[in-house]
Amino acid sequence: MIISSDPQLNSFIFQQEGRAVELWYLDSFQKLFNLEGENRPNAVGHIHKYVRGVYLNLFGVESLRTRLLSDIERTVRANLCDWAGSGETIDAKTATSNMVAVFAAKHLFGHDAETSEDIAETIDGFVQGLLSFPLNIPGTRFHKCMKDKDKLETMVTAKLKERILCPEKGQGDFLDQAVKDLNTDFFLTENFIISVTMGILFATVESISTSVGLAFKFFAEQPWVLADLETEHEALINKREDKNSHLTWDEYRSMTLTMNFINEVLRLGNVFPGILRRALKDIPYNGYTIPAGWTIMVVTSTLQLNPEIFKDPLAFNPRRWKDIDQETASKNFMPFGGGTRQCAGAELAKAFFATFIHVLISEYR
Ligand code: HEM
Repeated sequence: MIISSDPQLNSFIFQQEGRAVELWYLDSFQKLFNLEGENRPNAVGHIHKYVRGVYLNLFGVESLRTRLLSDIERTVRANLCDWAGSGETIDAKTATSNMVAVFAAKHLFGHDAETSEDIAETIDGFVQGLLSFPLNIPGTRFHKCMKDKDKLETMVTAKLKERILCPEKGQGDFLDQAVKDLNTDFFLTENFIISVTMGILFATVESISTSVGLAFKFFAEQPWVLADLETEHEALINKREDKNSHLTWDEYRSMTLTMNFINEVLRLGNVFPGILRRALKDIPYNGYTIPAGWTIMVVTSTLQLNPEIFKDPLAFNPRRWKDIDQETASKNFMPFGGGTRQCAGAELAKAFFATFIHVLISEYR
């Protein structure tokens, strides 16, 4: 395996997607998400274009602005109220994971948490097991993951079949779009749709909960950070005519300190520890050759600890972001990857995180 923490090589690899390299993840992932064969959801070309278009349509800026932001706020508010009322210690990562799982299941396959079975734990079992040693015997985390995966797949399949029979039951979720497109191209099969659904579930739940969980650690270690955020959110609410009105898109876009805070969590968070590719042919680079078939691991998080760009790099300091210009950031801060595979959920992740901070800071101590 080639492990690269070199900015030029990283950018070069990102630009080679579908040409000299292809996306590749561990064998257990390939099997779990059906990432094999010519109609695999991670294929390049028009399959990728289709899938990416669907993600962005569902979770991109326009959707966030027009409908998701208010739903995120509702979800966060209800969950924080439950946490506060539970009278118990809350494990921030697990509790956030459950919150995000229910939100994602609703927008992917119309799962209604109020009237249907509680699936948060099943999703958590599936997601956690993906990051474990793939030993499939009873008693292991991976075995539980496989069982939870089967359970989720059965549930999504039932929803898909129901939606095929009654498309009018749609609620603007991913299945709606998928059913419209079903069989319009060779790869748009029921299995493909189920794999994509499971993939987004994983991407959404694990990443947001890791970041929010880490935020609590930094709050505890650096209380002045909380004070900075409080000033921003207090000012935001004071500007409102109706103090109880909901978070608007303009308010969200005005949260500079919160965005600096989120950047700093992502800078130190190492949420996506390594971006994996496989060399499709021998790749000459700077006098070296990356042999065909080898795995390449692009590690962007090391750049985020470069002391020349980020002074005192291990210190958690959101204030540093006010002095970092856009160009420096784009070259040295890549928590969402780069090139054509750059994270399709980045806007959703940031909006979810910022809304969470907003409700937490302005309503709880
Ligand atoms: C803190 C949060 C997140 C981080 C740090 C993160 C990071 C990343 C990274 C580094 C990649 C590139 C992977 C590669 O090139 O192989 C990626 C891709 C992707 N992410 Fe995220 N992600 C986050 C949240 C989300 C969320 C909430 C979603 C939900 C929709 C999501 C969906 C995706 C998808 C669909 C791709 C593949 C895009 C493509 O192949 O075109 N991510 N993410």
